[in-house]
Amino acid sequence: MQINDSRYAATIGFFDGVHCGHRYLLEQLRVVASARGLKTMAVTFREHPRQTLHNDYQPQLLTTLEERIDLLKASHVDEVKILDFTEEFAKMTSREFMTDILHKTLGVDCLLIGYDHHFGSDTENGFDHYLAVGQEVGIEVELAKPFYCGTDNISSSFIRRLLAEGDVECAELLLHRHYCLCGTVVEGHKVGRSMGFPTANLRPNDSRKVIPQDGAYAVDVIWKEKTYRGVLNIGRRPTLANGNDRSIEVFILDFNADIYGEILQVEFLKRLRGEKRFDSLEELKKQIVEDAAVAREVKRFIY
Ligand SMILES: Cc1cc2nc3c(=O)[nH]c(=O)nc-3n(C[C@H](O)[C@H](O)[C@H](O)COP(=O)(O)O)c2cc1C
Ligand SMILES: Nc1ncnc2c1ncn2[C@@H]1O[C@H](COP(=O)(O)OP(=O)(O)O)[C@@H](O)[C@H]1O
Repeated sequence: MQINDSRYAATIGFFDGVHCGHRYLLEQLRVVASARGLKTMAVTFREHPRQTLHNDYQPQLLTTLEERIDLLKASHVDEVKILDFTEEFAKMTSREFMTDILHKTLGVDCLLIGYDHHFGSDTENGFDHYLAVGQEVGIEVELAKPFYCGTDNISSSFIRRLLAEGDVECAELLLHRHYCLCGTVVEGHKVGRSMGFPTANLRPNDSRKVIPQDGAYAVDVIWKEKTYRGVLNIGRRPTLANGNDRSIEVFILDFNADIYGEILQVEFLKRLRGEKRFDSLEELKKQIVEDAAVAREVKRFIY
């Protein structure tokens, strides 16, 4: 049974990050749809398909499901359809998927396929097969153009690698927004306050999100809809030698409140330096003062 009376031009993908390449695909979808008088639909999955296909695959993600949905909706897609990529679902052939799910259930009359996208259990088939099946079932199939940046085509895994190298500025360019982490403020080792730099220790709300490379970063901190500048450290605090756990801690500038248990969003603006072992606490404190002074001056781009 069809979900509603509308007919759609759709595109399929996991869309992790909803980066420039995805946005370019969605722009092409709008063009294809309006030429045919159709609405637009992004078909995506709750879990990463590779996680269902390979049980031991733990994806590191650029976006949580909620972030992904919000970003897709903000990209002017009329309908975002979330499918559960179950083991049963994974057994479906591309023909079954196109006929039963896309055409009959979701009302898809036109399918725009990403330049390298494959779907269905018949992984040996590609665009020509989808085109032939489309002609049989009444779906017009179109091939999308890729989005290039220099010679690299932009992908979620490329952006994950940039973050793993700490290059939050390049990731920002390709995401067209600042990379962000949302987390709850938890108790730390209570050393920060005594150093004159209380740091809110963040536990990410979704443990699958990519954590940028260890080091100090200039960030914006959003708490209760207000934005504060901050300096954030990711690492194992070698100077204090108080455990080998990897912490994410932020000293919020011009701020003084008890925020244990609160939810903060941090947006990464600039990597300042790598984490170091200092010979004394005094040297670490001096460095954090310098980090804070640099962070204060970092200009933020408004998207
Ligand atoms: C901007 C910033 C940079 C930091 N850089 C380092 C560093 O290079 N090396 C290090 O050992 N600790 C570094 N720290 C971590 C401090 O050691 C940390 O804030 C301290 O352990 C307090 O932790 P607590 O909140 O758990 O008490 C940094 C902290 C901040 C806020
Ligand atoms: N400017 C600030 N930046 C970050 N946290 C602050 C700030 N001012 C007060 N706080 C509070 O201080 C706590 C951090 O103090 P700290 O001594 O580093 O303890 P902990 O080790 O538990 O993080 C934060 O969780 C927050 O509640």
